[in-house]
This record gives sequence, structure tokens and C-alpha cells, in this order.
Amino acid sequence: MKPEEARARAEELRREIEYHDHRYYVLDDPVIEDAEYDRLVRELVALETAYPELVTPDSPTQRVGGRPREGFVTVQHRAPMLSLANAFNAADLADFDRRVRTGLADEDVDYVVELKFDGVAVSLTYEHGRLVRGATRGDGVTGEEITPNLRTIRSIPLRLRQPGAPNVIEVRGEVYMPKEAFARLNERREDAGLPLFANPRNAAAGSLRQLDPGITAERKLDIWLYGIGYTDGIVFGRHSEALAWLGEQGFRVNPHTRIFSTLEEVERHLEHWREARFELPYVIDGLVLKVDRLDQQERLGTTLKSPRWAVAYKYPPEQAET
Ligand SMILES: NC(=O)c1cc2c(N)ncc(C(N)=O)c2s1
Repeated sequence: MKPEEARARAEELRREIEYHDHRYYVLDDPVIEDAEYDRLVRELVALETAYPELVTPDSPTQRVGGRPREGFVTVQHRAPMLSLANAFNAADLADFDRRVRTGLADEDVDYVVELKFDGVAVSLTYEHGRLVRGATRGDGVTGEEITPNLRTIRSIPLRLRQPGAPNVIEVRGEVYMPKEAFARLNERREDAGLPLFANPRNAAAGSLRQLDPGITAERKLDIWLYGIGYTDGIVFGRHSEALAWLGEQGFRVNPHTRIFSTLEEVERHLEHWREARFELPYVIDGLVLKVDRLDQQERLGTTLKSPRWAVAYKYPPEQAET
């Protein structure tokens, strides 16, 4: 095969593998048999081995890369990752809603209501559509650079759907360990006489902060994306629009998000999830309410710590795992 044919075939294989990764890991709806998928990957690995100059950082073969690092580098988030004020009951919610409507001079308000995942908050930076950096939230301003670890999470796209990719976009989400994976991991650790993780959040945090990405890759982590930080080259009018765009770009966005325009509807929704959350294959500790229109978010602004346009409604902690 001539080099330019190899380059063309490698790019064709990458797109095909990316498509199937998206179907399998993001949509949970594969359209190819595992054996056929493995054949595609083997062909790409063979091509990249024969023509090493073909290897690109965003090739699906480069997910579990690099030697273990000595330590973690810290990075500054271009836009701070704020924490959320909490609401624990109907009175707290009514206070939040009143403050929002007062701040907006009684304009109509739509709330986007999303599940609140009990995992590790991370920020993914894409430049010209390619994943260039991943970091933990840290203290909201400075986080730990964990790009190689995040690249092992197969539902994280290494490049965005072209065209339409902005120059820079920081995407926020929560890395978590599904309940099933957590139970299996602790079983293995018990058999190996290792200390057990207390809960899926600790297991996710411990798995993400591995200096060896090969270990992270074994831990079956996953991610939900739910926010956008700094952007250059794209503007959204509503948070719900940003979520839809994330889904179109191939990100894993949670299907239980809803939009309501009255507090009564929000409260009915929160009551539904008070018990329904235990049926989910991942842990949530509440739900998050966000004012949908971004111009209204701007007008409400933030305190030093938290946005005035969002609140986390928390359920009482789950009974300790028996
Ligand atoms: N600190 C924050 O801003 C957030 C934290 C979380 C979280 N742990 N889970 C879900 C969401 C969400 N759906 O927006 C948010 S937002």
C-alpha cells in the first residue's frame, strides 16, 4: 500500500471507530458486532505500526497512552468552576425562586432541572475541536491536570464533530463510577486484601488520580457533561441550547434533564426522584436547578463562591451501604 493510501485508510478507520465508539459508549446503542469492531481497531493499529507518522493524538488507538507520571501538574481554569448553594426543603427552594424572580423584575423564568451526580467534577478543554486538556475542579480556580486519565474514558470524544467546533471550549461534567462497577471493584479488592472504597465517589476520585492511566483505564469510569465554561468562537442563548449542542457534538448528556417554568412543576419533579434515584445505575445526591436563559444568568450574576442563578436541591444522604 502506498503511504497516501495508508493515510486515507487510517483516517477512514478512525472515523468509523469514532462513530461506533459514540454509538456504544454514548448512545448505548451499538450497530456493529464486537468482533467486527475489534477487526477495525486491529487494522488501524497495524497501519499505525507500519506507518508511525500516521499516529495522531486523537486516534482511538491512543486512549491508554504514556508512561506513569511522577506527579500531577496543576492548571488554572480559564473560567472558575463555582460551587452551588444548597437547598434542603421547599422553603429553601421558595427563597431561591423568590430571589431569582426579584432579581429579574418578575420576568418569566424557565428552570433547567438536571440530576446532580455524586462523582468528581472535571473540565475538558477542546481547541479547534481537539481535546487538549482535562483537569479536576480542584478549588474551582486551580485543578490537577489529568488529561491521560480522562482520555481512557471511552465516552469522552477525543475530537468534536466537525464543522462547527469553536476555537476554544471548556466543557464541564462529572466523572463517576457506576454502582455495578463499584461493587465489582470492591469485591476484587476484598479478594486481594486491599482496603475497600467507601462509596462510588471515592472510588472515582481514587481511579482518576492514578499516576498510571493504565490503572484508570481498568476502572470502568464514565462521565455526564452538564456545563460550559470559557468559550471562544461560539455563543449560546440558553443553557438548554448548550446541552443540546453538547449532545450533537458527541458528548454524553444525561437524558433525565427537564425544563419547567413554575416552582410547583419543579417540586413535583424533585418528589419523583426522591425515591426513583435508587433505581438509577449511578449515585445522585440531588438535582440542580439553573435559570435557562443565559442573559438572565448574567443579570443575576454570582457571589464569590456560587452562581445566584442556580441551586442544588439535596436529598438526605443515602443510608450507609449495608
Ligand atoms: N458545582 C456545580 O456547578 C455543579 C455540580 C454538579 C453535579 N455534581 N452534578 C450535576 C450537575 C449538573 N447537572 O449541572 C452539577 S453543576
